[in-house]
Formats: sequence, C-alpha cells, structure tokens
Amino acid sequence: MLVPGLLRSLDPLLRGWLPRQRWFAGKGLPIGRFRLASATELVPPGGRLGPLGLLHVLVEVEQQDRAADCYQLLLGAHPLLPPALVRAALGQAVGGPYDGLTLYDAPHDPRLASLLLERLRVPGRTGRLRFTTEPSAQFPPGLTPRVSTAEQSNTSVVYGDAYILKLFRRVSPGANPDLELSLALARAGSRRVAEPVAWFEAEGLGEPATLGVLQRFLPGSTDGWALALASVSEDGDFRSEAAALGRATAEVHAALAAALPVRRLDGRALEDLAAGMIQRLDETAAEVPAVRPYAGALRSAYEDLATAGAGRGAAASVTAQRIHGDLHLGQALRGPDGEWVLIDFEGEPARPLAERRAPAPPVQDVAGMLRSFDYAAHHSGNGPWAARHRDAYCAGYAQVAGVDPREQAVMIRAFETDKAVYEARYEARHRPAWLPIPLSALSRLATSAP
Ligand SMILES: Nc1ncnc2c1ncn2[C@@H]1O[C@H](COP(=O)(O)OP(=O)(O)O)[C@@H](O)[C@H]1O
Ligand SMILES: O=P(O)(O)O[C@H]1O[C@H](CO)[C@@H](O[C@H]2O[C@H](CO)[C@@H](O)[C@H](O)[C@H]2O)[C@H](O)[C@H]1O
Repeated sequence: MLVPGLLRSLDPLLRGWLPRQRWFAGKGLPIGRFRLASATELVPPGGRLGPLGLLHVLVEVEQQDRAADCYQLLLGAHPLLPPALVRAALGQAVGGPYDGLTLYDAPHDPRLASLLLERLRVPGRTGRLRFTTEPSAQFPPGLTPRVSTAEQSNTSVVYGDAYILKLFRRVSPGANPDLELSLALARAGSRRVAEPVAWFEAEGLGEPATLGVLQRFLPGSTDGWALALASVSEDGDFRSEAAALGRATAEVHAALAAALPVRRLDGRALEDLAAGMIQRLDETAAEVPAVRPYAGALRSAYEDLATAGAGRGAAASVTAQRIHGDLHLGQALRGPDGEWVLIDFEGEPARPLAERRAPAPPVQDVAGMLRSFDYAAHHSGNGPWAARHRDAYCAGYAQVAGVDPREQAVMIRAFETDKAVYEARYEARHRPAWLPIPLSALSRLATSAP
C-alpha cells in the first residue's frame, strides 16, 4: 500500500536525518531523489492510523556516483513527542497524511516496538511484508522492549532478556546471510549460534528481501572485543579463551560446509579472487591517501594468491564454502558458561549481497579474527599480546579443523591484507583516529612475504 502524499512530506525530513545515521551508506555525497518502494501501516488490533500506528517504509535514495540504496524506516507519528522520544525525532511533517505530526524512529518507542513483536508472532502477510516464524518458536508474553545502544550497522531491539530483533537498515533483494546462515546452523543443531525464531521480508522487489530477524538473546554474555581489551590492558593471558574461539570458529565452518554448498577453487577462480582484492586495494588507495605508499608492495600478496592455483604457492587445493564473512572479536559473545557463540553473519555490510552470499575460503574468517587480535593489541599499544593470541587462536582452530591456518601462509597473508585494506577505508570513513591501526598492519604485510 502506498500512502498518498507520503513521500512529499518525508522528503525534507529525510534529507536532514538520514546522513546523520551511522548506517547511512552514502555519507558525504549529496542526496538526489527519493523513491518510495513500499509503505505499510501496521496498526494494533482495533487501532487506528496516525498517532497509534507503525509506518513501515522502504525508500530508495539516489546519490551521484553510487547505485541507489534502499533503506528500511520504521516510523511513528505523534502530535507532541514525549521527552524520551525527542532524540529519535525526524521532524515535523508538513502536508501529506501526517501533516503537523512529528515523525520519529519507531524502534525507540517501546509501544511501537511491542507492536512489531506482536506482528512477528503471527505468520502471514501485511501489504508487501511477509512474516514467518520457526515452528518451534514460543513467545512468552510481556517482554519489555529496549533499543540497543551498541554501536552497530543496523538497529536492534532487545525484548526482555529473551529475544533480540535486528532490523536491517540498508536492504537488497535476496536472503540476508545473517538469517540464511544462522538458520542453517540452528537447524543443524549448532550451539554456536543465536537461533532465529521469527523474521520478516519484503516482497515485490525481485527476490524477497530480509528486513528483520528475531533471535535468541544471550543474557550475561560479553563480546570478545571487550574481553580482549581488558586482557591487553593488564598484559593478561587470554590464550585459552582465544584457543576456544578458534575451536568454535572451526565448528561453525564444519557445520556450514555440511549444510550448504562447497566448491573447489581452481586456478582461474583464485586469479579472480586476487583480481577482486587488487580492485579493492586500488579503490581504497584512491580514497585513502595514507594507503598509497604500501599499495605497490601489497600487490605481491595478491599475486602470490593468484599463482597459488598453479601449484607454486602454499594453497594448492582450496575449497570455498559459506563463511561468516566479517569475523572479528566483536562478533563473538562469550556466555556465563564460558562458551563462545558467533553473531552477525551478514558479511561486510559494504559489499554487494551477491558477493556476501558467495562461497569463500574459510581462511578469510580466520584472517579476519587475526586482524582483530592485532586491533586489540594496537588499540592499547601492546604489540606482543597480539602474536601470542593469534597463535593460540590458530592452534585452537587447527585442533577441530585438522588444518592449521599458520601453514596456509599465502592465503592468510592475502586475506589479512584484503581485510586491513577494507579496515583502512572503514576507519577513514567512520573513525579516522583509528586509521593508524590498519595502516600499521599494511606496513607489516607489505614487507612480509611468506
Ligand atoms: N543474540 C544476542 N544476544 C546478546 N547480545 C547480542 C545478540 N546479538 C547481538 N547482540 C549485541 O548487539 C550488538 C550488535 O549486533 P550485530 O549483530 O553485530 O549488529 P550489526 O550487524 O548491526 O552491527 C552486538 O555487538 C552485541 O553486543
Ligand atoms: O560489527 P560490524 O558488522 O558493524 O562491522 C564493522 O564495524 C567494526 C567495528 O565496530 C569493524 O571492525 C574493526 O574494528 C574492530 C574493533 O572495533 C576490530 O575488532 C575488527 O577487527 C576491525 O575489523 C568491521 O571491520 C566493520 O565491518
């Protein structure tokens, strides 16, 4: 259902509000036109539109120099916003169906967040939205919602301490790997994942696009980044936890390989992989001047990967499978029982969905986690901590996988380089003060031929 006149009143508000959101991908570029892809009003049973309802919107944003992005918005409308919601305001609508009402980001409103949970309980369609539940799902009543304050690429709402709903902000047609992989792991009985219990998708955009996933919440858990930072700062010994995380990673890889397609990468495929890395390096060097001094030497890491298929490198046989795709310490939660669970199987948010869903060598995840140990150490200026913990993580991985990543030097170097290049662009865009962390890795990788 498209609400007449809605886009006209949303347009000026979105121009101010969207660029301020962490998840807005086109920061720094002028905004062109908006196009409404869908608008759906979710209302409580017996409720009415306007101040009581939840307006679900998919809006496409055109910007110069990038393909249009489609964003998911969940909006509330109120004549006079209560003080607790002022920080969530987009502004006052002028004209259109919400004339004179203040529109705000609905996940911050417990009433509207509860309304969404109510809708998620019941499988079926509302407008272009399709809601699905796992058959085993049970929803206890009376779960109090709170929007997560974690620094993240999407928006999450925690219900009681039972569930967490991740609302994807930038959406593309097709299954989001976060849902696809979590579901595959949960259905295979893996204990390393927060099981999805319900989700919703948009129809009519080509393939159904995943919009949100409700998963088991892990109360009392701490993420690996916080644990690692605490250990680095006291020069502590986190090696047994790092090894356990290596084992957990290998378990997840084994479960994904058993549940989803696996293929062998021939020489041509490795050349293509290397070509993609070179392209990302070139794009990053063009955008981040501080990367340029290393670019020439870094190419050798990718050239070694390209020739590995010809039997000249350490990676004579490479298999590709579904992997996490953006593995770092912040994506691992350690529960009160000491067990690691991996979250956020979305892959690198900046990459196109098709690329994120393609099978890749599992060593890519290992390299991502190795980068993260390096990050934790450099963040607190304790370099030697990284080497010990990277080693322990690889040893743990090898125990379960039967393959030691330290013996895949060509692959590890290429994937670590690719990740550090990605990080340089990520930090330049989002946290310029952290840029020296990936730069110091690039300087090391530029001179470390295996
Ligand atoms: N199942 C869960 N249980 C407990 N906390 C979680 C769970 N899933 C996510 N979180 C918390 O929410 C944060 C953001 O989640 P994440 O999936 O990484 O979001 P994003 O992809 O938007 O960055 C995590 O760092 C973690 O602190
Ligand atoms: O967690 P996200 O999916 O949003 O991932 C993005 O943000 C991460 C930072 O929050 C970023 O990770 C980088 O910084 C981490 C420390 O904050 C570090 O542990 C990682 O190793 C490093 O890559 C991630 O790259 C980005 O995609």
